Amino acid sequence: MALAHTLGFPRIGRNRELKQALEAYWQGRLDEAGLRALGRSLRAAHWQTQRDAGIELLPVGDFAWYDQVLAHSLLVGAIPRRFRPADGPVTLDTLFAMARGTGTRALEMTKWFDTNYHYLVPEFSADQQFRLSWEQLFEEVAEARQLGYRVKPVLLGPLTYLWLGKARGDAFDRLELLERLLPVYGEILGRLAALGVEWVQIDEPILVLDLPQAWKSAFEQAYHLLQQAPLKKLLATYFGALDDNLGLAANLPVDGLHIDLVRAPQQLAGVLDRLPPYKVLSLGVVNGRNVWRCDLEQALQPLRMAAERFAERLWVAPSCSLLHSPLDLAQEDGLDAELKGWLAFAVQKCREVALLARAVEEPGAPEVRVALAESRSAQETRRQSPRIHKPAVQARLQGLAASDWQRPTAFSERIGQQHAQLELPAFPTTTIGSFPQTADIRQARQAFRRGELDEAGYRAAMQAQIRRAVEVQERLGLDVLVHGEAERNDMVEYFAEQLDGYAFTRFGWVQSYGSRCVKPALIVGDIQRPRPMTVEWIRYAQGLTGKPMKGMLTGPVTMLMWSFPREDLPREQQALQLALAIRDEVQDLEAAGIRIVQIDEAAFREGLPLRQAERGHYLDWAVRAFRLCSAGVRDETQIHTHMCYSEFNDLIEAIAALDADVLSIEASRSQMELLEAFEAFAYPGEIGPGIYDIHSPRVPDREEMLALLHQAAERIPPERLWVNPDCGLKTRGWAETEAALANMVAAAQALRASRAQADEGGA
Ligand SMILES: Nc1nc2c(c(=O)[nH]1)N[C@@H](CNc1ccc(C(=O)N[C@@H](CCC(=O)N[C@@H](CCC(=O)N[C@@H](CCC(=O)O)C(=O)O)C(=O)O)C(=O)O)cc1)CN2
Ligand code: MET
Ligand SMILES: [Zn+2]
Repeated sequence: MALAHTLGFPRIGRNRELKQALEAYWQGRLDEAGLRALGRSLRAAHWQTQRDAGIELLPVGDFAWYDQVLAHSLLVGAIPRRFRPADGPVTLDTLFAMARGTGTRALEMTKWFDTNYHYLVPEFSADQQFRLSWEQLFEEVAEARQLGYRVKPVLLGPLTYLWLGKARGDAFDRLELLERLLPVYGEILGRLAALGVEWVQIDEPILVLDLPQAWKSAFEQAYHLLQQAPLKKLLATYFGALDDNLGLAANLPVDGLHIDLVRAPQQLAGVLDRLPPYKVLSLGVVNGRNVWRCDLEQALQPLRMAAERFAERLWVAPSCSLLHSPLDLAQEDGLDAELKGWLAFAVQKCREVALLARAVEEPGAPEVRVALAESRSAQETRRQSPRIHKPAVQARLQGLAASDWQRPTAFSERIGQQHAQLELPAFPTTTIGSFPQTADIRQARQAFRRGELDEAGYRAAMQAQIRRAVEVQERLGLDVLVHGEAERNDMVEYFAEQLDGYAFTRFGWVQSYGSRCVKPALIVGDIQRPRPMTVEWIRYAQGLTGKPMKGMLTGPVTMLMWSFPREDLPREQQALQLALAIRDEVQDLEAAGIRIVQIDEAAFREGLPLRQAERGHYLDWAVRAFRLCSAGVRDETQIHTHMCYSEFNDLIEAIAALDADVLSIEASRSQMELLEAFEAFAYPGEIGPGIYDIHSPRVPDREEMLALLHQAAERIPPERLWVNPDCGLKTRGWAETEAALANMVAAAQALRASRAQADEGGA
């Protein structure tokens, strides 16, 4: 009997109850007991939902208060000293301090592989010790068993955990910590076994990466040591193919292997060849990363092939944790029947998994035959639908010329023209685009959506927000202004709503980090821009000030990466269609007198394939898509772009190839380390390394930001250095925003003064 299981389930709840509760707790509106009770009820509901959908072995350990990697750091006691000054007890507030930096600098946060989920980067010191320090996993296992569920704890594997972490202080190789870490894993596995656990899932997604030899060897040592633990281990890999790590993964002394056949269907033959037949083989055949209904016939093929060899040791699963998928399609009341028939969210995916497991056993069962017929007809209607294929869009892409990708003049020449017309001071100050999305902004939008506020009323309310943002920026003395993005629910969804070819859900939320969620739009068909999207707002904002107002757009790669993409057209084609729409917007902004246009590519790195061999192709089309947006402007029009993450080493060349005039990046949590790459490569453009961590409510003071600026000025020629925060300010409150920006402007002024003095001194 093929067994139906999942690797993890969304934890936010149907109506984002976890988000509401967390924010209430942080604001002191909910106490710890209330928060914990909410967590218990969410877990119970999610186990029951999965079991009702036919899942036989349920995940536990997939719930996290903020992030599962952070929970793991607590579990193994990797808690930097600044969060535990007196070596006191580890509490929920320790966890939130590490996540949010209340009182001290938070842990770094970065993207989980190539997803829009963010984890907190484990921080290791050279004298790092590990000790079991957090009971959550064991409590939740007990809780599930008490409720009568058959569960499989999910544990981040030791190698992936170390890989995701960062060595702090004296440079040392974090792999050296493995020896100290493994005894804690032994202890964890022992405790789980004592709780009556039969199977544990150990996630080692780094097995789909290009790994250094030392790490490969470490896998063998580690799992050899963990072999003694008295329970069965399923080694889980996802987000790609094992490729050169296949032999290693297949032969580790564990009891089963999960592979992702959605991202890497081609790996099945090799795995069938090399996985010892006494092991369990779990096949991830239902896409955990997208919302399209599974093509059941196609998914059945590998299952049938594997069933011959693995028989009752074959398991069926989604490709990865369903964390990345919205919860339940049944909640959607605004989708037309045809589109709804093409979709599946987490609950539906569980049913697909259960059905597939059943279909392997009994292909002729009536419910199997019905499901297969439904699946076939959904695939068929989608292939033929006129809402998908638009000949005019395809023709425009065919007709592009080389000049459409290339600005007419080189950066070194056009930058002078830009300086002459913008007349900015040295170290110009700016922000990344958004200002606080306050409750009254959200309420006005909600009232507008419900018809309680008319369009004129909504516009007036948003214009009032823009006036406020402009006023604040002028008062604080910023040099390049933004309108604040009040009218945008989300930087991707807002544009998607104005483009043909997209569809939207009402409840399709997915966790992005902590309490923050996104509701990715669905790319259903070819993309077209029926009319200008931002021009009226930006024109209004520019009319309020004599300083340059940045036009603010989201770039094609980011639009693609933060939407649910089509599966019937290569990513590249979808990005280029989006680029054409954005290009028209850029030109409309320029025609409206806007002198600076920022095209955010926050997800540029996220799109980068995990394997080196596939990166060249991606970077080629991603760069082309950006250039298609931006290359049509005059020399004097300054193109900015923004990327909010801090790993640039492997794509600095591509970033230079974007040929943007100014680039703002996240840098504050990593202490400007990332600028080494820009220096080493002699990056030509202007750069604004973020000096203020906007993910934390803490207000950095002038000295702290000035110190970061001095560090930056050692690596970036001063005439090319901008001063700005890490990212947009939409998640912050006004009070902290104003205080921090005042300090930021003061830091820029101090830097200008000290440079002027140095220049005089030198003369
Ligand atoms: N798509 C995307 N990915 C991204 C980012 C991003 O900005 N967008 N930024 C980076 C960090 N990730 C982030 C992800 C989300 C948020 C964020 O602020 N999300 C908001 C939701 C934004 C939104 O869509 N807001 C809607 C309101 C949705 C809502 O809550 N409505 C309420 C009603 C309104 C109310 O009373 O508040 C409801 O439906 O119940 C709007 O403004 O219109 C949140 O979780 O709170 C921030 C950063 C990386 N990835
Ligand atoms: C996640 S990148 C955000 C860029 C956007 N312009 C903002 O300021 O919010
Ligand atoms: Zn950003």
